[in-house]
Amino acid sequence: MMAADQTVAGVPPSLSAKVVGSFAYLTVRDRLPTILTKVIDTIHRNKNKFFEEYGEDGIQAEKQTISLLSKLRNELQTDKPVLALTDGLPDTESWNQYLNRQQRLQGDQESVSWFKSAWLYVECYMYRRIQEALLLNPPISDYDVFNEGKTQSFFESQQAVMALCTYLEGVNKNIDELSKNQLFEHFNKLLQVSLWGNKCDLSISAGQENSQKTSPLDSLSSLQPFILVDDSNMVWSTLISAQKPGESGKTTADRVDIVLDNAGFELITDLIFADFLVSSGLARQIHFHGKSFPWFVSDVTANDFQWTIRQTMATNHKWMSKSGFQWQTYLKEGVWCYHDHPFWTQPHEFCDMAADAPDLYATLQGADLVLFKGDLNYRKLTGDREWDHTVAFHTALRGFGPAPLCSLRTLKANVQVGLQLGQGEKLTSQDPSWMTSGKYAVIQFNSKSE
Ligand SMILES: O=P(O)(O)OC[C@@]1(O)O[C@H](CO)[C@@H](O)[C@@H]1O
Ligand SMILES: [Mn+2]
Repeated sequence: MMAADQTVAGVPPSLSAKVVGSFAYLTVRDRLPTILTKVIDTIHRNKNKFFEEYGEDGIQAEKQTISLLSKLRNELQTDKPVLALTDGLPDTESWNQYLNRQQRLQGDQESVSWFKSAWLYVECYMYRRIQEALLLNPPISDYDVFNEGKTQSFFESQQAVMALCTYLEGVNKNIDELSKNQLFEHFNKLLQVSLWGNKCDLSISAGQENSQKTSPLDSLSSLQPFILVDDSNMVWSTLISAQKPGESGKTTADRVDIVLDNAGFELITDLIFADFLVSSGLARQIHFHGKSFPWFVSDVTANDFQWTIRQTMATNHKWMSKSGFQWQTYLKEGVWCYHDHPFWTQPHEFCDMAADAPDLYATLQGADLVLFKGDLNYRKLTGDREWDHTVAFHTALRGFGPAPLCSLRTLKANVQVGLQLGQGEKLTSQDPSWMTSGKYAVIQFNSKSE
């Protein structure tokens, strides 16, 4: 299989910081160094904690890690060549092979560097280098440098979480009496709540808090016009047509996979949607896919997933606590499962998955529907390339299609396909930052690629 990074006829170039003034350029020049500086500050602020826990070793590790991260920041800011990884993790080889692919792609006349290579690659690479800096300095290797921002997003969104759990209780209380139309209405509402939960992402804000203050249910109708592609009906009919008689006599789809994005409020919206999919009988099982180490500031790790459910259980809000205990039961019973395959924290475009992570591709083929949350997943679905806006989503997927899939994404990067003729131009004239402000969103579906 041709690796996606080979220039293939008809496939546009990758977004890159080499385009001066582009969003990729501004991200690599401004936002990534800001994120790195916040990481260095966070580690420095926790110096005493490391000393209390690990004594002198903790101090030494703190100092070493900061010096590695400062070196990384200098490489980034002075456009030095991207370096091979040296931490000997299971995926180190795969990362270094990918670096070679990038070098072949660029030819020998110039090195693979931050402002010349694919934006997707160098941005993912930065987060893997942060992980390397920690891994090379036990005993602080398992310290999550983004933890404070993720927990803050959860705590600052409590009003919204309580409102959502109260709504879910109202739906679940008499779920068996609801008509199909009523179920469809709740499905749409909770799908859109999960969609807009994606606005709360800390890497776009370079770590500035952006939690959800009010109940998102109240703003759905005012947000509707900002959904540029709405394939909700296709999602619904995929679930309905996947219905099979289950042991309980109820007909349900077998399995929905949710490729998670951000922790904090967005994760709660995903858990609430997953709860509804099971309680309504639309799905029998939910498989969640998170990240195997801290990624893009706010992405979900196993620790975030477990912590969020424990926090929800521990609250003194009746319906929130009830939800938390229900979610813990789903996990215990295997109705919900959590995975974190290394592929999700590698730089690959998803059209590479079948070749580079056949085990994960096979796992996803077992789903009746795969939901991809967020902007980075959309960038990887479409290869983060300079597609015209009217190119079909199916075309941009370039053969990736383990199962029927749907992207639930707020736009935070300048790649968007599947629009109507003239729709992109109209948006640019009305609102020039429409592709990167997070104000607009898509619910974009693709049936299984044959
Ligand atoms: O995947 P998410 O959390 O919705 O967004 C990821 C993101 O914040 O990071 C990159 C910018 O640095 C963009 O892909 C996008 O803006
Ligand atoms: Mn994210």
